[in-house]
Amino acid sequence: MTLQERMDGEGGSDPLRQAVKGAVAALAQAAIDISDLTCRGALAGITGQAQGRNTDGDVQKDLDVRADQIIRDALGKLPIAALASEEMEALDILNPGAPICVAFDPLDGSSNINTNMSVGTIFSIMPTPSDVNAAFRQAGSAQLAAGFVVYGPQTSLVLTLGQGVDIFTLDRVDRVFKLTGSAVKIPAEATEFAINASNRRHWDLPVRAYIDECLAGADGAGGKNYNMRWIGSLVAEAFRILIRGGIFLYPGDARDGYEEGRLRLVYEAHPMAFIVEQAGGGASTGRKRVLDLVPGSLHQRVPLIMGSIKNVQRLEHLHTVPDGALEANAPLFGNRGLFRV
Ligand SMILES: O=P(O)(O)OC[C@H]1O[C@](O)(COP(=O)(O)O)[C@@H](O)[C@@H]1O
Ligand SMILES: [Mg+2]
Ligand SMILES: [Mg+2]
Repeated sequence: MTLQERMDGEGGSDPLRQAVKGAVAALAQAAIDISDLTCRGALAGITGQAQGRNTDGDVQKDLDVRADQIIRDALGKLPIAALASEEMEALDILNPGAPICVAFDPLDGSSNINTNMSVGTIFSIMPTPSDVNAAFRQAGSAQLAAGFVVYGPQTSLVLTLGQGVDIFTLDRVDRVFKLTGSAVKIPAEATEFAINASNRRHWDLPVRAYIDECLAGADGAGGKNYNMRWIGSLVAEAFRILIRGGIFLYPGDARDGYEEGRLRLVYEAHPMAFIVEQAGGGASTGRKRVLDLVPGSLHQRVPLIMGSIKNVQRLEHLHTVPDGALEANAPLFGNRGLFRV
């Protein structure tokens, strides 16, 4: 079954539903073009070299810029009130009377482009509020649809329209996405974690305590051995979690500018949280459910902890434990620990 056939089978012929399906179809078409570019790499002029910086201060690679243009061209002619992209400073108001607004990260995992590792695209579809300027200042729970694409060995599109999660695989022969997984469910608990461990000394105590528990394995409080993965592409980590569970963390930390982590709420954390919850998992800052958050600004960052529900709940629990008790349980690594100079 193709993506189009799957969406046609969803029913709903009202203008809102039609606009959502039209936007998803256009995003899928754009993803096929971006997939072609990632596969051809240097042959298509993709070097992964920095071109400059976007308005948020992030280094912009050539594929960031081209993917952004491809998606904006694909969505530009549709009944969409406003667009927001990681690569644009402000939202772009197209047709204020249209029923939906689309936010996207055109190319996620840019640091992986020239190393031939998986990168992706993330999108979130919101209803248009009465003031279109507030399109992306709505709670994540207002999302109508969300999805992401992984440009890996296979190009996969993960989609939720609010009734479960489907996975589609790009058939390169027919140039369409075909359904390869429906009603995807994340295992409730799993023993795999993903975090950029080079930042360990900057983490706050609950995150350190959790990762120390994982590292202690069968000898620690959790009583289980864990495996670790870190790809550096949110899309690839999210896909792995959908397939076999586990937990992903990009917490806030003590580095300048990382107080709220690295990931952006509107076009990274909100759509991922919607997908993960629709697959039975959890998405939290450690203290709050991500889908309850209302963005204060378009490029706002947010700590993101997502994956198997029991793993996420364990982290949320550790955020309720007083720091003193966490330190006492971590004699080797805590602030007053043996390794502290
Ligand atoms: O290099 P770090 O700090 O580990 O950050 C990696 C994270 O940054 C991201 O690449 C951010 O996304 P962009 O590439 O879209 O800026 C995530 O995909 C990934 O999880
Ligand atoms: Mg990103
Ligand atoms: Mg990006």
